[in-house]
Amino acid sequence: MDAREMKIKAATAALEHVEDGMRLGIGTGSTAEEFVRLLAEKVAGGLKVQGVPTSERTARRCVELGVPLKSLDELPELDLTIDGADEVDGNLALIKGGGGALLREKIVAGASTRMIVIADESKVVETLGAFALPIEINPFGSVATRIAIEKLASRLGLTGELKLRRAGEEVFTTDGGHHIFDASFGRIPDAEALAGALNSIPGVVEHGLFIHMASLAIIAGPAGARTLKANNTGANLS
Ligand SMILES: O=C(CO)[C@H](O)[C@H](O)COP(=O)(O)O
Repeated sequence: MDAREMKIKAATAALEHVEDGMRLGIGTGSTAEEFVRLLAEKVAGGLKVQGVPTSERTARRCVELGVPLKSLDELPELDLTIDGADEVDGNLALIKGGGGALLREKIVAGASTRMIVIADESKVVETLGAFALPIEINPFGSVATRIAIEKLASRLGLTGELKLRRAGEEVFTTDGGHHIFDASFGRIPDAEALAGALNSIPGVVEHGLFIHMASLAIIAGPAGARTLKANNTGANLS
């Protein structure tokens, strides 16, 4: 099974959690896009859902494929969000934001009763941090914000490069008009402490640590899909 087939496998399994009439948060990224494609087929077949997209990119894809959308202001309480991740650990703590949509992803997931993560085996780690942590910042005072992050990380025993994300020649700008530092801290032994500390820096808009947000991960590998629940419990799906 190649990488795309694994994404499709995870997205297909996630679709089984979608019920008629649901208010759905719809994630961002290549795995989430497979989910959107499959969801659109179900919608064409009569399934009634209302989706809230986590990015302009996902919104465009949903419109192209005919998935009905609402804004989060129109639909502020959601039943389920389905989204990808850059890393997943055994307690379902996540690193997200590789696609630059972490702020809206976190707001939408936070407005949802449940969040299901869809990913392939390569995203499962024992300790978060091999993937550089996206930190969304306000462009105003970004040098001061960088220094504050570095000082704070060092107090937590973390060091590493903070790379300002670029899109070709330009600085990458999020849907909310912010910039992103990708922080290569390496292994993050206490993600909860780092998350809380980053939230205390005024120039930090949001960070890609999603802790206690996902209730289930559907992980696809060459042999099929399995579920992962907090504390390493789960089951093989096929
Ligand atoms: O957090 C995200 C976007 O901000 C994505 O969910 C994450 O980057 C995974 O993407 P992909 O499914 O393409 O590997």
